Amino acid sequence: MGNKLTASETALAGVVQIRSQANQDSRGSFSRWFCQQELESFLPGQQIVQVNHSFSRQQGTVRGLHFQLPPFAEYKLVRCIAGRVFDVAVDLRANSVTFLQAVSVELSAEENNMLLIPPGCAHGFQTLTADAQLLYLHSAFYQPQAEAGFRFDDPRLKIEWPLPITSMSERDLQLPVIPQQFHGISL
Ligand SMILES: Cc1cn([C@H]2C[C@H](O)[C@@H](COP(=O)(O)OP(=O)(O)O[C@H]3O[C@@H](C)C(=O)[C@@H](O)[C@H]3O)O2)c(=O)[nH]c1=O
Repeated sequence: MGNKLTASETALAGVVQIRSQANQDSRGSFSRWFCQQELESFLPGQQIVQVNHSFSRQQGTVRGLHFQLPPFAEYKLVRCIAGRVFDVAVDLRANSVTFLQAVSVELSAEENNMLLIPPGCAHGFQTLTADAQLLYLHSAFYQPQAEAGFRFDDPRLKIEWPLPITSMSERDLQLPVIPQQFHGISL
């Protein structure tokens, strides 16, 4: 099979950066994007059941912070297939030692890297270039009734978005801040 994917842990348990080793030759390159066997330890017993794509026109666009609630909480494997993004995962897991901490990773088509975001973590990103595209692999189906989110600028999260915000959805602008009495998502 040959291992083609290398994983590095982040400060949040289960939030893992995955890099893909491309085979280069005179024609260009070939690279593995997903392998159930290689990633089994990070996605235990999971199947990828949906693939989504987003295109963001403007540099500085922010989407997030989004997650699905149990029983539809999901693993998300996020990859930037055009341009560059500042990608963020936020730990919302009850009893996690890193509860309400955020990590960020720059994802780009050039770097060929991905971020794995496990159940109980929220995801968001800001585009660092115009015309950025993201590809998502999901372990659960989209369930509008289980969709949830928090404000990208929640004061407790202290996320330092690198650019001025140029574009956001109405829905994201109306997301709540994390309530003081929020004790986290129990999975
Ligand atoms: C997420 C999603 C949305 N939709 C619909 C709902 C809506 O009418 C339209 C656009 O959806 P949104 O505005 O939620 O798109 P967007 O704000 O880009 O949502 C995405 O944000 C990032 C941060 C994530 O992590 C993704 O999982 C997803 O939540 O597409 C689906 O049909 N399937 C899906 O899986």
